[in-house]
Amino acid sequence: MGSKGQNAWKLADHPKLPKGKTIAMVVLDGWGEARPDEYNCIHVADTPTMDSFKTTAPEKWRLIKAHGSAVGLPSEDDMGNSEVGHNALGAGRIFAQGAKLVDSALASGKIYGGEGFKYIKQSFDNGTLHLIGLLSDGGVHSRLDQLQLLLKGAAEQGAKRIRVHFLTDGRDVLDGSSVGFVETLEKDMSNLREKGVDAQIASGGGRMYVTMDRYENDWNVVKRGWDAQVLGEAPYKFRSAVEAVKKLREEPKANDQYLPPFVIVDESGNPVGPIKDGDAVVTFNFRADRMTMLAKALEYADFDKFDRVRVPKIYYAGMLQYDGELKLPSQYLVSPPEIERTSGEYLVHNGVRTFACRTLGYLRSETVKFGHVTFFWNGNRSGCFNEKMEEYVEIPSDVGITFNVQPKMKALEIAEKARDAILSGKFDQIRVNLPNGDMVGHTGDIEATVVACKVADEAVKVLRFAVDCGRVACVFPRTIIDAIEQVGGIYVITADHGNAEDMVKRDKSGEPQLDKSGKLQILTSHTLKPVPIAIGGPGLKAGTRFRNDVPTGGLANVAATVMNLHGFIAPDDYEPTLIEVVDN
Ligand SMILES: O=C(O)[C@@H](CO)OP(=O)(O)O
Ligand SMILES: [Mn+2]
Ligand SMILES: [Mn+2]
Repeated sequence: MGSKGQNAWKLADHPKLPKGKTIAMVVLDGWGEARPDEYNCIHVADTPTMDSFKTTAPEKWRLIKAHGSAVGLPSEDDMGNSEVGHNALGAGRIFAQGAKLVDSALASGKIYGGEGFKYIKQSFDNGTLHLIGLLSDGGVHSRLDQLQLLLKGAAEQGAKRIRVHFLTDGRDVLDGSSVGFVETLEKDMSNLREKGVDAQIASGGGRMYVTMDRYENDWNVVKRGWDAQVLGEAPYKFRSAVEAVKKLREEPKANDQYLPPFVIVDESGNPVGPIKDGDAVVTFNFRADRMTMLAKALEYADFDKFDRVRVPKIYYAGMLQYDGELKLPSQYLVSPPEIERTSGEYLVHNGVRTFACRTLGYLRSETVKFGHVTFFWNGNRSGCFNEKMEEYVEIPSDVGITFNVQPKMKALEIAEKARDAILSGKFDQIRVNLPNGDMVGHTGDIEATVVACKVADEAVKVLRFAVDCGRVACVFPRTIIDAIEQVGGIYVITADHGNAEDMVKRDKSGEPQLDKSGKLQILTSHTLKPVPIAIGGPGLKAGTRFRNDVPTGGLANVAATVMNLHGFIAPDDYEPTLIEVVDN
């Protein structure tokens, strides 16, 4: 596209909608629509703002799909997630996502003929193949069946010594399910051993405490993993991985997400699988955000985020390339989806013309979600398209806590920064992600999630507060919509996938499911539910409303919608807009 020059980026004018409106694009993370019962935290919480969209302007509120094929996932049983959700929101089209691409590369066997596999194969004669990743069938970051196929395939391709370093999940799947997954993996290892492959589990730990941090929030998480996986050092040592997970889960408050790191040792107490010179490493997650930090530690010669102590010379490949801009990692088994010509890039190109010298796109969230509205939004691309046009600002998240103890997170700080950006007049699009419903929903703490939903709603809402500034009481706009009202702008409020609207596992008829001991099964994961989208604000031209001829609309339809609201028609291959303008 770039080679075709500037004209190729030019968007046609919308026949009815004007340019120059300030647009607040708000993504409520993990905010779906589900039946209103006591396990629906959004329903239980006081959420007057989000409720009012639905009740007061039904023609400007609707539901859109956020899971399965609507976001490029292999099946309708695949829940949505932030990566695929924000990809679709930003790209305006549905791309076959990592999960699907890995499925087909494994099914066709093409994965074994690719450059990445040839690269790691160099270790097979004299070295060990290490596989590091999330062990579950959640399908958000990785899938157990893909790991199983890869193990089998690698052995058939000549790998003689294999070590698996796993992270337990409990976030995309039920807490406690780790034991079953580790038992399955143990069985696979033993099958491989019967075939003459020296295969063992070498280390483990909970995904949120070991390895799978993101957006450089807390490097200690990656270091704990490095120590166990590479150096073979961890506070806990076990002879078997099943025993490790069972034992560590006995600790009060222990859960799969936060298990401490451990290594598996042999009869003399030596770790069975530290990573050494000449070995190969594959990080088998297909999703990028929580593997990028480890990828940097494994690949970068001048890495300085923590002391690696020993840096083995390895053949490293990612399941996918995690960052197209950084080309990280340089070797990978499956090519990632090529998410190009995203709406952000189009808007930057068109903004030069219309709003020269102005800044387009002010994007923010706190660290744990920062990359969602930048990296994922822009098609898994780090950095801006045009530094003069975009400003990406980040509020540091609290580190080292689970968010049920701090359900407010930084929502109000995010909202206030967004407000300031709106009022500054320097930006045309202000994009924010409010993480509360999702991050607190993942803790499985229902009470805290109710608070989280209330706070997210507050961060959006019109709330004026008066300050006595001398003789007159000044009224300052407090939050996002209030600021939009003040500047005559437009708001688009939506979500990337469900989470907080359903906190229990349900049977086919939708009733909460109990486990064998009669206990409610808490759902920490995302859901298959649709999400709301609402548009409004004084800048929205009269007669603008949702069309009713796009009943199957999903997140990918939002980009064309927002382009319209900026006064443009989306490119032909974008999913259709959700809105129409009717003459009154
Ligand atoms: O925390 C994460 O990594 C995922 C769940 O695995 O959530 P989200 O897609 O909302 O980022
Ligand atoms: Mn999300
Ligand atoms: Mn989530």
